[in-house]
Amino acid sequence: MAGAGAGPGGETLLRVRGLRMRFAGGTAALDGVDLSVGPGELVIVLGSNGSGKSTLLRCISRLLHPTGGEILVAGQNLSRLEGAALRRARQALGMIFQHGNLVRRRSVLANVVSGSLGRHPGIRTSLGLLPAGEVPAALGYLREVGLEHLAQRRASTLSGGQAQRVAIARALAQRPRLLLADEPVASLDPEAAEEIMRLLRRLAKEDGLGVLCVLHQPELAVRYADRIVGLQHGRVLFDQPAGELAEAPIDRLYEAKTQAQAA
Ligand SMILES: Nc1ncnc2c1ncn2[C@@H]1O[C@H](COP(=O)(O)OP(=O)(O)OP(=O)(O)O)[C@@H](O)[C@H]1O
Repeated sequence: MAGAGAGPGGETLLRVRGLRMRFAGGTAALDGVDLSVGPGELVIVLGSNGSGKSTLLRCISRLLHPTGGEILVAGQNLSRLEGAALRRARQALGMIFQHGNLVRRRSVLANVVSGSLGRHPGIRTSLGLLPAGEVPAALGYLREVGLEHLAQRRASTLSGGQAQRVAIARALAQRPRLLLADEPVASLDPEAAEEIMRLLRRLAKEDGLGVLCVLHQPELAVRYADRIVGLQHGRVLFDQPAGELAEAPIDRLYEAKTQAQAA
């Protein structure tokens, strides 16, 4: 039987084992984290401020170098790679941040095409050149997020929800197998937040991507996740199917924080 994190064929896109991150000042932000994400799965990480959620995503994408443990992405051990081999392996990971991080003075289409640049290492981006052959595919990704009609708009004119959908299209242009989303709805109104969560879920269910998403909204997590991972003080407190998760374990994630704030 396929376990948590395994796709229908038993394939696991992301497997994290014993991940540790101790910062130079001595803070142990991650203290032996295990988790996995399979194709077609949306896994949401919850936890109070400082529990290690962003550090987890930054270690998985190797923006940070973890101090221990293993990160396997589509069978490749990212924790042991460096240089060009690491850059190639990271192509399988698409990143989505809290603020879309678009280049505001460029068009929506140019932003999306730029997501494909990792596959065109020879292109002189400093001259503003983009691979024209990627335009039809980029328009397809914009269609997928419902914004093809805004392709020629300047990115600076978009609403927060539109900018986040363009950022997702840009991540798709990289042709990833796994999306890592760090609080993708934090700065959006409730309706735009629902739209982004629906989109992430559709990309998992219809396109078979694995999605690992950090959220601060337990109610969204319960409604959209396949599994919810609760992180506390850099450790996994629970990892359960969303439909089987009672309120108590979620409340416990935020309890220590509430008590500390009240004291
Ligand atoms: N570059 C750094 N240097 C030292 N300590 C850090 C660094 N980045 C994060 N930390 C510490 O690691 C711990 C985890 O931080 P992290 O940002 O991963 O938490 P988080 O769960 O994402 O929090 P939030 O919900 O507020 O975004 C915190 O104690 C934080 O102060």
